[in-house]
Amino acid sequence: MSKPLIGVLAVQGAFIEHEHILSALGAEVVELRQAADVTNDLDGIVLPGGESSVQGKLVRELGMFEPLRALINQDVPVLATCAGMILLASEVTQGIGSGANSSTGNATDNSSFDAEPAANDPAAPPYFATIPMSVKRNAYGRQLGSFATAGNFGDFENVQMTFIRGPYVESVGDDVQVLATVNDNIVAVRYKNQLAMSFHPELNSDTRIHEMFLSFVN
Ligand SMILES: NC(=O)CC[C@H](N)C(=O)O
Repeated sequence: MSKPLIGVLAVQGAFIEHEHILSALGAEVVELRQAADVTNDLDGIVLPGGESSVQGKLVRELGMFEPLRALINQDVPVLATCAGMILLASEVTQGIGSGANSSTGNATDNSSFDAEPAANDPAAPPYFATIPMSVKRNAYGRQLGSFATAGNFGDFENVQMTFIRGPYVESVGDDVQVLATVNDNIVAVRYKNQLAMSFHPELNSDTRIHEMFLSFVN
């Protein structure tokens, strides 16, 4: 079988780390930077972490929004991490530390992982809205937003989970499978062809989640 071709959205955020893991696992990787990169040849799509409102805006401006949504709706497998999970949610709410009145915090400089969508911005959430779920951005606040833990992810035990100003899932619709929770909050789901999580599996050496994603790819 030829190598699966995985398109990694590469407009902003932590995309390189996904590319390294997928290449090491035997996939061919193409960076999605413009509309022409989004083709029917893609066997899978990765939506990386970063800043969801910047990504959402760029994806529209670069003409990738409709073709990407079409592929997702055609059941092309998707791996979405953190900001990527926000892009897939049918509803997005703002958590602690979001918004004009929020505290700015100073614990870490994770500015590329956090910004506020402008009111009435046509690029504001929801974005692809291909998973029926409500996701809360910056759900852990700015000061406590970055932490690491370990837990179960579906059948996988002891999965390292690195959170960087991550969201969590407040509620899920029918047929959305919950794969992981941390402190009773949902942090990973599967819905049909889409795997989405609040944390960053690409920042740890454990490749089980990427292997699971590749197992969805024909
Ligand atoms: N690590 C991340 O991807 C952070 C997500 C970011 N805080 C957002 O709301 O888009």
